[in-house]
Amino acid sequence: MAEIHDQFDTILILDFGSQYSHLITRRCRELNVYAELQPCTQKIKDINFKPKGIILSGSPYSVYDNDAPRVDPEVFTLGVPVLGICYGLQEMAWNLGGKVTKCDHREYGFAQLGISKIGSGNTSVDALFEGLGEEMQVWMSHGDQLSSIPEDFHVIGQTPTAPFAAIAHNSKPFYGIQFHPEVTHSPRGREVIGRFVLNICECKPSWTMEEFIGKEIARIRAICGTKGRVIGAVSGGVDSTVAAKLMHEAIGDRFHAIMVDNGVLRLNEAKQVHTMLNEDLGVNLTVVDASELFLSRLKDIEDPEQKRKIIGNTFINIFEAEAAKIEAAAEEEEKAGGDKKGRVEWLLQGTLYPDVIESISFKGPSATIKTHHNVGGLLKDMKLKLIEPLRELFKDEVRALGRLLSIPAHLVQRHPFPGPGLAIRILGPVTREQVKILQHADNIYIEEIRKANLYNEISQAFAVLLPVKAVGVMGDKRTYEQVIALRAVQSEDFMTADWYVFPADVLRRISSRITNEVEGINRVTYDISSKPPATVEWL
Ligand SMILES: Nc1ncnc2c1ncn2[C@@H]1O[C@H](COP(=O)(O)OP(=O)(O)OP(=O)(O)O)[C@@H](O)[C@H]1O
Ligand SMILES: O=c1[nH]c(=O)c2[nH+]cn([C@@H]3O[C@H](COP(=O)(O)O)[C@@H](O)[C@H]3O)c2[nH]1
Ligand SMILES: NC(=O)CC[C@H](N)C(=O)O
Ligand SMILES: [Mg+2]
Repeated sequence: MAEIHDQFDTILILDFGSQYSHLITRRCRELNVYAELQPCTQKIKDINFKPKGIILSGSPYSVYDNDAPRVDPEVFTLGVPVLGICYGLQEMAWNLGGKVTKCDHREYGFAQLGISKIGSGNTSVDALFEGLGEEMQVWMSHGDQLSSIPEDFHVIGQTPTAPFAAIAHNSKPFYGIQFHPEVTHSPRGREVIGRFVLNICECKPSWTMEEFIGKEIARIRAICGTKGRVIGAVSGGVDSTVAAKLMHEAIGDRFHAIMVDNGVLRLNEAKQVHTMLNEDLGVNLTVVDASELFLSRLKDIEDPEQKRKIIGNTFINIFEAEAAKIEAAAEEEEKAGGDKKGRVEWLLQGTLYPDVIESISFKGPSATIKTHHNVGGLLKDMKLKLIEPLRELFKDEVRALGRLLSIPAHLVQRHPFPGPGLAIRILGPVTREQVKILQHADNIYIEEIRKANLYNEISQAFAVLLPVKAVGVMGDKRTYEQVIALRAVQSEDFMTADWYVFPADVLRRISSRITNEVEGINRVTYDISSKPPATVEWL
C-alpha cells in the first residue's frame, strides 16, 4: 500500500518534547514539502521509508540530565542531512564529542546572529545561510549551550553570548543551530528551514493539495478494493465534509454518510447539514435521530469527562447499528436477485493531524486535558476499521483541500463545532429544556456576528449556559434566571487562542437580544480568558 511518505519527499522531525515541534512540521509543509513528526524514541531501523532529511527538535530537558531523551545514533549513519535545533544541536554535539554546559546567562528572547564567512578567501557563507546577509535577528530559548564543538565541525554563526550558535560538519551534511527558526519571532527562520529542506536535502516541493487529492483518492480505492463499503461519520463540520467529499469522489455510492442527531446539536443543524450534503455536494447523507438515546444516557451527568465518553461511545454504537442495517438491506437485495455487495468494513472519520500529534509525545500521550470524542472516546472492541484520510493534515490544509474539491466557501470557513456539542457547553446536567435555551441564545449570537460581518475574523464563537441563577428586573418584576456566557476566540491551530475584542455596539446588541428573546435568561457575560490558561470550550 503506497503511504504518503512513499509518494512525496519527506522530512522526518524527531520530537524531543519542545513546545514548538509541530511548528517545524508546519514550516516544512509551507514550503510544499511533506514532513512528519515522530517521537524521538522512534528507532530509525523501524521506519518504513527513507526520509530525505532529519530535523531534531528542541526539548525542555538538558542533555546532561540522567533521564534526558536520547537520539538514535543511527540518525547519523543513515546518510541523509541532519539539522539539530536548540536541544537538537546540543544532543548532536553531545553524541559526536562536543561539550554542553549550563550557561551563565540564560538566553530567552531576541539575539543577533552573526553569520560567519567561510571557505577559501573567507568570502562565502554556509549553504544553510546562503543569501541571508551578514546578520539576522533570531529567537533563543535556552539555558545550556555548547562550550566546545565536536571535532570535524566548524562555526557558521555566533551571537555575542553564544560563540557556537550555529555549527556545521566539515564534510557531512550535519548542522546545528541554537536558535529557533520555526517561530515567527525569527523573521528569516523560514528561509533557514528552506535552505535546509530544499537546498541541502534537495526535497522536491511537490506536497500540494492538488497532488494530495489524486494520490489520496487512489489510496482510498486501493484500501477499499472494488466492493468494500464505508460508512462515514459526518457532522457538517469542515473536516468530515471534506473527508466525505473526498470519499465520494473515490468510491461513489459505496460511501454512506451518516449524521447522528445526538440531541445536542445547534438549532436546525441536522436539517441544514442534510440539505447541504445532499443538495450542495451530491453526497448521500442519512440523518439518524438518536437524541432520545443520547439524552437518556446523559441524564443527571455533570462530570465533563463522563459526558464526553458517553457521547463518544454512543456515537460508535449508532454507527455499528447503521452498518448492520446497511448490510441487512444489501442481503435482502441479493436474495431478490440483486448484485452481491461488499461488506461495510470501514468507518470514515475526519480526524486531523493535531489530534494525532497530541497523542505521540515521546513520554506517551501528553497529560490528558480533555478526551476528544473521536480519539479517546472510541469503543475498545469496535468492529469497524477506521479510515481517516485527513490524519496527516492541518486545518488550513483541509480548508485548501475543500476549496479544491469545490466545497462552497461558507462551508469551508465554518467555525469548528465539537462532536459532544452543546453537552459540553451546558454546565451541569443536560436536559431538553436546557438544550433549547442554549440553542436559541447561540443562534442569536452567531446571527449577530454574521450581520456585523465578523464571522470570518473570529476563529470560533459560541454561547455557554452557566449553572447559576442571578437576580434581574424585567417589566418592573423581579426575575431569578440563568446566565449565558459568550465565547469568541482567534486562533491559528486551537492549541493556543486569544479572546476576541468585539466592538461594544455588537456586544450590546447581542446581549439585549438574548435577554429579550430567550426565556429563562436575564444576564449575559463575555469570557475574556485566553488559552492557556483556559481552554476554548468550558468543559
Ligand atoms: N453529529 C455527528 N454525526 C456524525 N459524526 C460526527 C458528528 N459529530 C462529530 N462527528 C465525527 O467526529 C469527527 C470529529 O469531529 P470534529 O468536530 O473534530 O470535526 P468536524 O465536525 O468534521 O469538523 P469541525 O472541526 O470543523 O467541527 C468528525 O469529523 C466526524 O467524523
Ligand atoms: O470534535 C471535537 N470533539 C471534542 O471532544 C472536542 N473538544 C474540544 N473540541 C474543539 O477543539 C478545539 C480546542 O478546544 P479546547 O481548547 O477546549 O480543547 C475547539 O475548537 C473545540 O471546539 C472538540 N472537538
Ligand atoms: N529550547 C530548547 O531546546 C532548550 C534546550 C535545553 N533545555 C536548554 O535549556 O538549553
Ligand atoms: Mg465538528
